[in-house]
Amino acid sequence: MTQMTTQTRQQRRYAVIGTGAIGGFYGAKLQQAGFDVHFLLNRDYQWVRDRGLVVESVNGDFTLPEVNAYQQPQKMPKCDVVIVALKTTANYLLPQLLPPVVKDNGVVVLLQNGLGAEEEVAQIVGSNRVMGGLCFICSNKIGPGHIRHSDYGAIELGDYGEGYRPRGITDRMQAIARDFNQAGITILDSEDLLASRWKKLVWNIPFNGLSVILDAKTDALIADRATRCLAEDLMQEVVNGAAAYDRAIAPEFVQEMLDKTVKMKPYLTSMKLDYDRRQPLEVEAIFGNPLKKAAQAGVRLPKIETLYQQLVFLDRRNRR
Ligand SMILES: NC(=O)C1=CN([C@@H]2O[C@H](COP(=O)(O)OP(=O)(O)OC[C@H]3O[C@@H](n4cnc5c(N)ncnc54)[C@H](OP(=O)(O)O)[C@@H]3O)[C@@H](O)[C@H]2O)C=CC1
Ligand SMILES: CC(C)(CO)C(=O)C(=O)O
Repeated sequence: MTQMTTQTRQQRRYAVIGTGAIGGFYGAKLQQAGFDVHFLLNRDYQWVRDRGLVVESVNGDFTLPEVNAYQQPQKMPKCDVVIVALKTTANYLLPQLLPPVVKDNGVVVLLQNGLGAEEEVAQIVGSNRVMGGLCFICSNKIGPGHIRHSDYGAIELGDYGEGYRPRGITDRMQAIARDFNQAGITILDSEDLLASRWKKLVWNIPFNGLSVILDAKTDALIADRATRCLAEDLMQEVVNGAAAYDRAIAPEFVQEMLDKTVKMKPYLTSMKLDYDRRQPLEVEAIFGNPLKKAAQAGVRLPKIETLYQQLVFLDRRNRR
């Protein structure tokens, strides 16, 4: 593993709320590139404070022997950009975690899967201080302060407008994109965050859900004719949900996601990893909220509903 020295630039100051697979990886990349980054930790606090972060990455391993580690948000400096990389199941903590850390003119960037979290955060910090990012990455925290990045890495970044009205490409999005680019992370612009969130669900709903219910990796799910067909039906329902909000997802996109899964290294989805570790599943963000949104627009998504009901059962039983 190579050790990188860091040099702090006088630029935007970053906070990372939730230093796991996603927060640990992107936060470490930003610090490695010289940005001033402050990490909020939970169980790994003492370890990371004493030993820093280790990143094993397909693009090159590195360690950060010293990071700004905190256990309480009140001890953190106010930051320009606050990256939320908790599991959505911990978002109920955000009313306590965010206010001490976000500058008055700062912005919260939610790097999480699912739908609806921006609306919740807008209630806390105001709708003009929220952005969302969809992470196209395979990353995992394999030990305290130890992240393994095994594939992909881009983020699709979109600005949030009240009620998910499309914001187009804003200056602050571009500024953050420049920082991430400098850190070697590809940023894809989203002009319409709601459309991007529905599109990401085209993959997450079938594969996160089925991997848990059927106890299978992506390669097995895509190789079998029955499960591939089920995945395609579920994808089509996501397309119908998006259409209820006038977000058209092209039929070729479904095919593209199926082809991508064929080519992917066999992958244990993050929901399956959580299930195996008996951690709470992101059932509401990834399934419950899209179902609610679709229902509000008068659309039922019956196969997704079936998946949701089974996941709720498994999640409850798993944690008993
Ligand atoms: N991993 C991946 O490849 C991908 C993940 N995503 C999405 O990204 C989001 C983050 O997932 P991921 O990084 O995998 O999850 P992780 O579980 O790896 O990271 C979440 C981190 O939040 C920390 N945390 C929990 N509670 C607190 C608290 N009160 N204060 C401070 N930190 C806390 C956890 O620490 P502790 O364990 O000590 O409690 C953990 O390190 C999810 O929405 C996921 O669906 C999207 C695409 C790919
Ligand atoms: C599709 C994948 C696995 C990687 O891009 C992902 O984004 C996820 O796990 O949510």
